[in-house]
Amino acid sequence: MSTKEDPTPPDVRVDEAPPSPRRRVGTTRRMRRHDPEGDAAKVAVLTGALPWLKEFHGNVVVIKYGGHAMVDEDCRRAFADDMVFLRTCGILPVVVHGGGPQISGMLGRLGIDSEFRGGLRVTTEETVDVVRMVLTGQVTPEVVGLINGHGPLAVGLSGEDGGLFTAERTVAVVDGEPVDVGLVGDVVAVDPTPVTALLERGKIPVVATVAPDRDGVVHNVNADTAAAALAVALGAVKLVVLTDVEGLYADWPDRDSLVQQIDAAELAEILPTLDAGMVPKMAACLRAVEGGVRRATVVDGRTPHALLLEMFTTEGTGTMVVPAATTSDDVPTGEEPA
Ligand SMILES: Nc1ncnc2c1ncn2[C@@H]1O[C@H](COP(=O)(O)OP(=O)(O)O)[C@@H](O)[C@H]1O
Ligand SMILES: CC(=O)N[C@@H](CCC(=O)OP(=O)(O)O)C(=O)O
Repeated sequence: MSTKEDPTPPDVRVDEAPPSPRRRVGTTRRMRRHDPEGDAAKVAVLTGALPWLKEFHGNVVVIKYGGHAMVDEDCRRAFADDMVFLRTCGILPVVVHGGGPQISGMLGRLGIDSEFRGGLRVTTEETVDVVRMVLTGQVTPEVVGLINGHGPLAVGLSGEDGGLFTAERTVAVVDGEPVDVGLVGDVVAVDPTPVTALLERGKIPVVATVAPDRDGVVHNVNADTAAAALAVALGAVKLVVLTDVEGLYADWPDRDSLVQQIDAAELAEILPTLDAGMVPKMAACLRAVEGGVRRATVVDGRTPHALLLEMFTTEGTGTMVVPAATTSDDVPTGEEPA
C-alpha cells in the first residue's frame, strides 16, 4: 500500500534524504511502503526520548571527547551532529577535548619519545610546548570546525583563557607510590565565566586542557581530569566520556566483564586495582559524581551516535557511575533545570 502524501521512493531510506517538495511530474509520484511495525518502533524511540529531553533541557552536559575517539571520519561527523542535536534540543553541551594520540604523533615526528606513568604523560618543558601547540593549535580548531560545519556555534578556548583553570603540579601514582611526571597539573580552581558567557550566547564551548599554575607556568592537564573539574564547577547534570572502549571492564581485558553501572563507593574501592590507562578516566568520573554531577558515563566513541543512545534511552550504553548508595535504575529525576 502507498500513501499519496509521502514523497519518498521505496528504495530511499527516510533518514537518508531531507524532505523534498512533493513531486507530481507525469506518472512519477514518489511512494513508500506502508510499514506499521517500523513506524511504531520509530514512534517508540521518539516518545521514549521525551523524559530525557525534559531531564536535560536547560542543563549543562559536559562531553569529554578523547583523542582516540576522534580518529574515524564517520565518528567525527556523528560527534558534531550530536553536539548540534543537543544544542538544538535546548541542552547546553560543553566539550572538553583530549588529543593524546595526536600529541604522541607530533612528539614522534619531532624525535621525542612519549612516556606515561600512571596514565599521565611525563611532561618536560619541551613536551609542554608541544602539548599546548597540538591541543590549542590543531585539535581545538579541528573540533570547532567539525561542529561549525552546521553553522557558527562552536568557540574554542583553553584553560589559559579568561582564568578558566588554575593548575597545581601533581604526581602520578604507580603501585601505590607517588611518581614525579614533570609539568603535569591537576585543576585546583575553575572560573567558569568564560564558558558560561559563551553558553548564554547560545554557543558550544570547546575546551583544551592546558592550564597555568598560580605563577603562570603552563601545565599539561589530563583531559578527563579537566572535564570532571569543569563539570563540577558548571553544576553539570552529566559528564559523558567518549573513548575507544565500550566502558569499564571489571576484569580487563575480559570482554564479558563490562560494568553497566557502578556507584562511587564501589568505584573508589576498585580504582587502585585498575590498569593505568583507565585510572585518570575513572578517577574523573568519581570526582564528578562526588562533586554533585548526577551521572558520569564512559561511552564507546568508536560507535557513531553512542552518545545519543546513552543520553536518550533508559537502557543507555557504556558504564555509568552514580553517587554512592544509588540503588535505583537510571530514570529521569523529573527535577526542573537548575
Ligand atoms: N579496566 C579497563 N576497562 C576498559 N579499558 C581499559 C581498562 N584498563 C585499561 N584500559 C585501556 O584504557 C584505554 C582507554 O584509555 P585512553 O587510551 O587513555 O583513552 P582516551 O584517549 O579516550 O582518553 C582503553 O582503550 C583500554 O585499552
Ligand atoms: C597529563 C596528560 O597525560 N595529558 C594528556 C592530555 C591530552 C589528553 O588527555 O588526551 P586524551 O583524552 O586523548 O587521552 C596527554 O598529554 O596526553
